[in-house]
Amino acid sequence: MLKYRNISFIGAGSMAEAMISGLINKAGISPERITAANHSNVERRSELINKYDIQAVSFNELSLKNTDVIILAVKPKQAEEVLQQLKPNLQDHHHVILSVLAGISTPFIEEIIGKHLPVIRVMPNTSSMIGESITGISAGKFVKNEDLDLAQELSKAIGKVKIISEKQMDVFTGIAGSGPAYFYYLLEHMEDVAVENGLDREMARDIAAQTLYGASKMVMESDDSPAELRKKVTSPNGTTAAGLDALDENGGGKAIEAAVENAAERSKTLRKEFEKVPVL
Ligand SMILES: NC(=O)C1=CN([C@@H]2O[C@H](COP(=O)(O)OP(=O)(O)OC[C@H]3O[C@@H](n4cnc5c(N)ncnc54)[C@H](O)[C@@H]3O)[C@@H](O)[C@H]2O)C=CC1
Ligand SMILES: O=C(O)[C@@H]1CCC=N1
Repeated sequence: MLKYRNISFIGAGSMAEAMISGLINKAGISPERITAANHSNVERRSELINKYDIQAVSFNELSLKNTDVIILAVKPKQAEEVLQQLKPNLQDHHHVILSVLAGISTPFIEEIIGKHLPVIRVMPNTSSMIGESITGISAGKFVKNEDLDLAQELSKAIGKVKIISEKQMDVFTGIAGSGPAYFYYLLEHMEDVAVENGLDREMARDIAAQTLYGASKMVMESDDSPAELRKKVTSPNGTTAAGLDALDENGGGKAIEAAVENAAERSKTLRKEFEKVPVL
């Protein structure tokens, strides 16, 4: 069970913090069981200690003896270096490795560490912070059912979870990993135009965010598809039809598709760029 495992994050940036916050504040994981290790930023470590009461150390100080679950949360370009450094201290039948790194594959990680350790890719998003992530998980070749159960339990602690194949990871990243940014971008624009048209910013933000939240909840709770729900908003010759016409004329639908495709493509490119060790 997750609550009896010691978890070490390698990398202490935005994604590690979002997961730490969700694990402690939403899933009730004891902060004593969580350690975050970063490269050299001492202020960042103090910030995490003060905010969450976890242990935060430099990567060189991190002991893997008392760690059960290792969560890789550095940038994809740091994957190889960090894995090479971890390698001597990794133990079969002890450590489980979860990687949140966009693009980086489980065969690459398995190849570098050279041991039969369970490696699982998890792709959360920053809504983990409030327990509202949707996290994709895909298993490497040495993963047993109990390891997958653990990854699922951890992912459920920070939101919802979908088990996917590794091939689906790129598009999952394009939709869910990067997805919050598209919706923030949409909200930024709605807020700006609302302010230009006479609402104060705080009220505009609240209105736009609640509208997105309500629409999202409708999709999750009703039996209608998004297209059917859209039709129910759209009165003939009404305001919504006018708004949707403008979206179409300005390439709104195509722009959204292009955003997801470009992000998924970038995930593939990251793999090509940073997987220098040849994968068999
Ligand atoms: N930010 C997001 O929304 C999401 C990010 N991810 C993935 O999470 C990973 C981290 O992303 P962010 O947190 O946004 O980046 P970030 O730049 O905020 O954090 C990276 C962390 O890695 C640490 N680091 C760098 N080199 C290190 C080393 N040699 N040893 C130990 N720590 C080292 C840095 O000190 C920093 O704490 C990336 O691989 C990204 O693809 C995945 C899903 C969503
Ligand atoms: O922008 C990125 O590369 C990371 C992965 C998914 C969200 N943030």
